[in-house]
Amino acid sequence: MWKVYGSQASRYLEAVRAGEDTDRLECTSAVQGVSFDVEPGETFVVMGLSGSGKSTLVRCLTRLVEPTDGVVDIDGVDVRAMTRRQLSDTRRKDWAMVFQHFGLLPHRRVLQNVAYGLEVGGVGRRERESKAREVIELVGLRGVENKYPHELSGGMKQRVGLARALAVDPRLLLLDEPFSALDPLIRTDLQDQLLRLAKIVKQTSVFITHDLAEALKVGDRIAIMRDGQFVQVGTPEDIVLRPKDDYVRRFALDAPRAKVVTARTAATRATVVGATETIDEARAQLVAEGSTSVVVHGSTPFVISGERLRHVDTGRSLQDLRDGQFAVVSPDAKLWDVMSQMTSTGNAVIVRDDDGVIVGTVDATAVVMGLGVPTADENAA
Ligand SMILES: Nc1ncnc2c1ncn2[C@@H]1O[C@H](COP(=O)(O)OP(=O)(O)OP(=O)(O)O)[C@@H](O)[C@H]1O
Repeated sequence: MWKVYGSQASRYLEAVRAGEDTDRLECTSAVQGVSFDVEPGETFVVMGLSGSGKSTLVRCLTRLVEPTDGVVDIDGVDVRAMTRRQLSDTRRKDWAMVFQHFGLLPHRRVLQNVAYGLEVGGVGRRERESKAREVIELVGLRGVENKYPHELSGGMKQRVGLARALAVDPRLLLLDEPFSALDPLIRTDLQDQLLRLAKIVKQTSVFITHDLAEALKVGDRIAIMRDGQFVQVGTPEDIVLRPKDDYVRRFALDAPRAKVVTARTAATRATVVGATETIDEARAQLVAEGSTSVVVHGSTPFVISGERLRHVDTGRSLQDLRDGQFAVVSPDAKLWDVMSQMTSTGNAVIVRDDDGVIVGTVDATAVVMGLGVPTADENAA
């Protein structure tokens, strides 16, 4: 997609395509050949500094700004081919937008603000108020249904904005810096709320922000935008661990790695044995696989280090070697949560997926590596 502002926009685009000089044309090229897909249920974040073109890009999706060129396909419908009528119907029923400055109707109470989209869509009073109450509950606003916007704090106003958007069960939710005007604590609170909602509602969203920490927290995938182009598109881990160039690397340096890196990435492969196997069998398997520890599988799995296994008396059973508690986490758990489990058990953590497959273990060394903390050798160098 392209969006060029200025009366000579088409000329500008032709010149770009012909490889000609564009200096003499008075245009601003806000979005330059950006292309991306958003999966159903995904939160896709567009992150960039002021002026990078994120607002223009997102407005082009619903034609609040008309793209200069390109294709927008939402749910298999060619948005650029829609008539004005189809566009306004779809904007009302299928797409919702949350802005930084709330945009609430000042003379309507919270309940009526939240029900507004349904009212415009012709939904009867009883039905729309019942739906509005449901969403108000969902965003944690029960009790303020009858208040007016001026009686609410900024954080509450934005919850109302979110509730109003969600009330229409939008197929696509667009959020343009929704939390940027809020205090840090309230902002964190609303990010948590959004994450919780995203899980419950499985909402497909495009979220704009200039804050990488926010992008890493709420995004399933993130596009880093600069000068109207995507520099990199990837998961939070891709951005932090595999930045594509120095621009992304500079942002990623300050990223809270413990809240981004997953147990799946940090895990060390372990040899998995059944609880009925003998110590000799477990040892042989450990050596054959070249791992450093063994996970004894079962309803309460546990870890034995390779070092210990090598030195124990073969006459004992594997069960005798259980030493303490072992937490089990999902591969998607962040190191932050893994560390908290390690602290409470004092042991390595077992990483097991939803199908019961052991992915590996995370011990203190794996955490340090995952956090990218330089080793003593690296420090000395
Ligand atoms: N209506 C307009 N007419 C002309 N130029 C515009 C218009 N809107 C935006 N621009 C320009 O397009 C470029 C991208 O602006 P845009 O607002 O999309 O960026 P942004 O990343 O959303 O920035 P911000 O976070 O400050 O809103 C900027 O150079 C801006 O000055």
